[in-house]
Amino acid sequence: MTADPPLVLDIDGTLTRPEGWGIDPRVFDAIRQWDAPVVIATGKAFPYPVALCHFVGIPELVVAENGGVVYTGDDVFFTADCEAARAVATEYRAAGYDLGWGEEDTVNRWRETEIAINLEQPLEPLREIAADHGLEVIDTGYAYHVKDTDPNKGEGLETIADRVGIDLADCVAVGDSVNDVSTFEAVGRSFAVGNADELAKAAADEVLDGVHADGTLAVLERVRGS
Ligand SMILES: O=C(O)COP(=O)(O)O
Ligand SMILES: [Mg+2]
Repeated sequence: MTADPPLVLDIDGTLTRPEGWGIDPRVFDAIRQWDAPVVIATGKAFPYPVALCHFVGIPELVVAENGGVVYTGDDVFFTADCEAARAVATEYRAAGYDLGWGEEDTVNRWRETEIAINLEQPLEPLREIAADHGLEVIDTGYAYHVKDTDPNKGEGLETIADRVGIDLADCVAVGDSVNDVSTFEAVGRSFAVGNADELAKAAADEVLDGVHADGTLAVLERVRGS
């Protein structure tokens, strides 16, 4: 009898349907029935992964905003300051560009430590303005994120592991993009789904054949305890 390993799961590109958006419904039962902690580590704003845990029915262990917000189930940690990112957004708009999410912008509305910009918006001026403020821009394949260079998902995961008593060497992580590289470096076993970007593929222990949730569900089946 071996136990299920603790999991660290990215959302977009990893739990998504084969067409690339929306969570694959098979993921809900797979996560709910997992017999070990499951950490959701995402670039999305804090409420999104909390809601995912809530609706799946699992404890809320969350790294949000690429590590800017960390929730251990008991305490919330903010590891980045949103001021500089907000200043970048203001300058980008003043230069005639738009964040690209419409007037009410539910992508950034509850975001507390960084700013996300729609991939259809021009990248170069964004990079230039971000650099002026000492920030980086990362492309997750789902959005550009203007963020502090310091916090990342891997560090957020370390905070949770420390508080909850998870051994990172036992953890299995699955992800798809540059923002998962720090996660992959922190855990014992890392997997990039078949649709992952080159940086995630290079950092992972193994690149899966399956794309999106197909790849993730296949690897969960493989690593689960018996
Ligand atoms: O917010 C994004 O751009 C990507 O989100 P993810 O980290 O869950 O893939
Ligand atoms: Mg992703």
